[in-house]
Amino acid sequence: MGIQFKDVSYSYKGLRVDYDAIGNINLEIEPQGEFIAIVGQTGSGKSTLVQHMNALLLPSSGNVVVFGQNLPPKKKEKINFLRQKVGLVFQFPEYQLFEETILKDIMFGPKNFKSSEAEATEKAKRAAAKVGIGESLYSQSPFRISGGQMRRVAIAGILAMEPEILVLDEPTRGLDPKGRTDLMEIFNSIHKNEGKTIILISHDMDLVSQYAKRVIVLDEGKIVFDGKKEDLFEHPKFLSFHLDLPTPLKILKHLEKEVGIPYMPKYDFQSLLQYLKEVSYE
Ligand SMILES: Nc1ncnc2c1ncn2[C@@H]1O[C@H](COP(=O)(O)OP(=O)(O)OP(=O)(O)O)[C@@H](O)[C@H]1O
Repeated sequence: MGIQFKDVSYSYKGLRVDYDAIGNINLEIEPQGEFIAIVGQTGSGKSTLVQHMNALLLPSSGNVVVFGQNLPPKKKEKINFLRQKVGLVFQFPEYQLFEETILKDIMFGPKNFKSSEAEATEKAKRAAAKVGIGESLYSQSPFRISGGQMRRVAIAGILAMEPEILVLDEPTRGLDPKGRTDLMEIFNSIHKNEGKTIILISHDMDLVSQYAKRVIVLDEGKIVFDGKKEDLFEHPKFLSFHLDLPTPLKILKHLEKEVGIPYMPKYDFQSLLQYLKEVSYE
């Protein structure tokens, strides 16, 4: 097993009261071959959940087991082991670039995990190639390239650590449609060619429907759906968790067939939601 959550809850400590961000999470994620999307409204606990996958956050109760390691790990080397196995790309990762050159920035992770200079250079070059950063950019400053390229450099920095599982927290946020597709194609080819498990947090249901095989829906810190993508899109009751999201054509067509809501090419989504709130799907 790659990652296992056993009845995991996490509360952020407040000055007066604690805030329960996720509760009673049970999950199993294979180390290879999965493409999982985690979806849910803003504040539903998606980022909190994934930060438990490489010990950035430790559960307030319950257990997380990552590649056989029970969290919290007792020793620093074990934390390094986890961070190397599970690569986490944060939202807007380009804000974390800091080295003078692009290659040095990508090498930072492997060097930090004790690769020699030569090994780190090799790993960094392989990772740069995967995200389409060519040799001519190696010695340039990461702050003099476009925003989209900066993001690729930051992602290459995680790939250079050669993680087995790649966790991506809204990696396409703020990119234009072409930038989004290009980046998703990079992740998809890593998944297909190297068999790596990808865990993607996204608000973009079109991307989810295009790339994910399994979908986990969070609502107020709880998992309300965990299963095959096809099964999610066939259950209109889960639509209400995506009120602010674009609707895949498939769902609208499904609604027309099952619930009798006529499909129109330019559907007024607000009226659809109003309607959904008034009907019961149980
Ligand atoms: N450092 C923190 N301290 C206190 N509360 C926090 C902290 N980080 C997150 N929270 C709260 O925990 C809840 C879950 O936040 P989280 O960021 O995990 O949600 P999310 O689903 O990833 O949201 P988004 O889609 O906006 O990124 C939210 O109500 C948030 O306000």
